[in-house]
Amino acid sequence: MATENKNLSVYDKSTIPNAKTLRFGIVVSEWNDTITEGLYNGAIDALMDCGALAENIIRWNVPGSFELTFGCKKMLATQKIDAVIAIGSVIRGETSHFDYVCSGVTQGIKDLNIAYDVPVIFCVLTDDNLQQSLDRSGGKHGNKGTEAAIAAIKMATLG
Ligand SMILES: Nc1c(NC[C@H](O)[C@H](O)[C@H](O)CO)[nH]c(=O)[nH]c1=O
Ligand SMILES: CC(=O)[C@@H](O)COP(=O)(O)O
Repeated sequence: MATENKNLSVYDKSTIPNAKTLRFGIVVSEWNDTITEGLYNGAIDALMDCGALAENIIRWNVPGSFELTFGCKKMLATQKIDAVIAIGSVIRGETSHFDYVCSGVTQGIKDLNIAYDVPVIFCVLTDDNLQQSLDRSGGKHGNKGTEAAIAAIKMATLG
């Protein structure tokens, strides 16, 4: 089902474990910060709606989505956390750089999920234009940050 047929912000709280004992890391790309701040707000709101405590959420910023892998790796290596959310917004430009950034961050985050025993949630928008990004960071399709927060709680309590 494509995003256009679902709202990314919809979740059934009764099906989500309480997050009050969980610690979260959030690594946020500064590129397209209007979008990434919207994603971050969606994630924070959902985490706290599900019981997470502000003092148990650590935020680090990185320059761009390509640096999300290193930022999450360093957070995993130095912080006691139950899940990490990687937040980025990649918007297609004139060249093929979009493809390399998207594939690099995708593979990097996938590799972290293999190398570490703490889930890293992929909250990276990879859009053809700004409107698609706006629609998915608190617009008509909801907020992928909300979706990522719910995924983080579910994965942190898996098993
Ligand atoms: N064009 C976008 C970028 N590009 C920057 C890279 O992510 C990286 O920071 C740079 O290549 C230095 O290593 N990043 C985004 O997050 N979004 C874009 O649209
Ligand atoms: C995703 C990118 O790196 C892209 O926004 C850069 O734009 P351009 O391909 O026009 O250099």
